[in-house]
Amino acid sequence: MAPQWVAEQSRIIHGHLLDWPSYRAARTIMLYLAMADEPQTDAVIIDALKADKTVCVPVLGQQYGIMEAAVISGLDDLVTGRLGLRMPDPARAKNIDPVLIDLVLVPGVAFDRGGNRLGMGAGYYDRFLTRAPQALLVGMAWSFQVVDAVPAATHDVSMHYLLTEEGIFRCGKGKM
Ligand SMILES: Nc1nc2c(c(=O)[nH]1)N(C=O)[C@@H](CNc1ccc(C(=O)N[C@@H](CCC(=O)O)C(=O)O)cc1)CN2
Ligand SMILES: Nc1ncnc2c1ncn2[C@@H]1O[C@H](COP(=O)(O)OP(=O)(O)OP(=O)(O)O)[C@@H](O)[C@H]1O
Repeated sequence: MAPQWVAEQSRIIHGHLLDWPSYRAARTIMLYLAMADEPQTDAVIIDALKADKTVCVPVLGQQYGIMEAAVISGLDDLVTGRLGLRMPDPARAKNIDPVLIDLVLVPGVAFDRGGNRLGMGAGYYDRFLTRAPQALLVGMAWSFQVVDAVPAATHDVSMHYLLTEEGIFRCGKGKM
């Protein structure tokens, strides 16, 4: 993916988010620390902190497939971890109870219009999101990652909304 395309389209996605009342109302949000080809989130993090939201990001646990959410106060709190993924500096990270999170921006390989998500295959988000039953779940991806159907199993947690450069789309069985 051309870095310039990624940067431009990520700005468009950020704009959709800022226009969205559900996002503006969310006080505690969780988002991912993007890899190069994913919609970027650094500007969202900086803006959300300025807007006095509590911002948390994934911390992969020792145990494969288990993750926690840690509150960060800025991009300076991050260090590079496994797979080149950034993560909060363990010395500064403070985990938060997932039940306190209002809205989660969820990365994925593909999503379908019903909200089913195909991830990277470790089950991190499925396990984590069952602990955040109150949160508004927003799959965040490029529009070409949204397809008619992805395979879903009973453990898969589905999204309420999809957010792409084309806008915000409400999935079938979504929350308001
Ligand atoms: N930016 C971003 N962060 C994210 C995700 C994501 O999709 N995007 N995740 C979405 O779930 C979680 C991380 N998901 C992962 C899923 C699989 C493996 C994994 O299979 N690792 C193997 C192989 C590594 C390799 O290819 O070298 C391993 O650790 O042995 C690691 C992380 C949480 N953070
Ligand atoms: N809540 C859960 N409890 C127990 N096992 C689970 C749970 N969620 C997922 N798993 C297991 O984790 C494995 C990976 O799940 P899946 O393929 O759905 O991951 P994914 O959503 O693609 O991954 P990721 O969230 O890391 O991107 C599967 O073997 C699945 O059975």
